[in-house]
Amino acid sequence: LRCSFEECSATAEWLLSRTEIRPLVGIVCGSGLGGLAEMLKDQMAFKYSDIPNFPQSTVHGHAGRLVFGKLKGKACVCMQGRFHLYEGYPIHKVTMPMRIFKLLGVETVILTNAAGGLNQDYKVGDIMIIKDHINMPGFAGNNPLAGPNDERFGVRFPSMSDAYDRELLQLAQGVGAELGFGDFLREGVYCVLGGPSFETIAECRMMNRLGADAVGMSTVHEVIVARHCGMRVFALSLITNQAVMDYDSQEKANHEEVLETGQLRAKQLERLVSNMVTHIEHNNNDA
Ligand SMILES: O=P(O)(O)O[C@H]1O[C@H](CO)[C@@H](O)[C@H]1O
Ligand SMILES: Nc1nc2[nH]cnc2c(=O)[nH]1
Repeated sequence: LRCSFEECSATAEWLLSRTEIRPLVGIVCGSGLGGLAEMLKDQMAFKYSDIPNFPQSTVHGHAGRLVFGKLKGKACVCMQGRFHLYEGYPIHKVTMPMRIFKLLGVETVILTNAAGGLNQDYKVGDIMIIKDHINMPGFAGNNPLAGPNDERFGVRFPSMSDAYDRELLQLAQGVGAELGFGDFLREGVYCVLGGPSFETIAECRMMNRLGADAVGMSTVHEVIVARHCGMRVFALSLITNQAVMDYDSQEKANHEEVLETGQLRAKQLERLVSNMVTHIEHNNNDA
């Protein structure tokens, strides 16, 4: 029941029997960043509502389509819309698509999200390469791997000190520098909260002191499940707003601003990801 191997396999087989594309790269589009999926050539798209066992997108800015296609010649699958804890899904359902990715043959996962900037040096529009995370819901026992472990996916106690692939991080820095993105490309720690309420001033100050550079409501759960089943992970946050850290500030976080900033930087984010994809090496290079 808990997104079992059999259930995920049935979904993966359903998809594989309907497309000839055999993706090695899986991409997850964050809030307002679904334009990445539009870049795929020779597209074959499935609405989430048509895919067996798949959850539905309920958030504005998340289209709810799984798109297969070629990005600069490389076979990819792209989630145009992801699932969040605050939508009311059980945590293992939020991360189920990572297991589907694995069973489709994906080796590398690239995740994007919209996040609030906690680091005082960050500006709205900065792109932060995620080098590490703080899993706040995890501290309270809310981990997508809780429950019986199926060894066909991975081990009971996966390490997370190597969650974010160092080589991919270097690659992103190189590609970013080549594109002239140096001024707004950062590297930092992403902290996940459950949402959907945005954080208080005291919460932002606390997270900042604990070493977080950006805050959001996604990605970390997907990263944990992707690493558990042995995929390489790379993740990016677009800093869509500055977290409010000051009692004198009149600013208030809101989803409209998040989507607007997404539009502002979408093209550059897409170029960064697509140029990276052309450079990624895979074990299975036939596809
Ligand atoms: O993380 P993504 O899906 O980009 O979305 C982020 O933006 C939404 C809030 O505006 C939240 O869902 C937060 O997690
Ligand atoms: N939790 C949280 N998620 C976000 N997503 C985009 N901006 C924010 C933010 O400020 N806080």
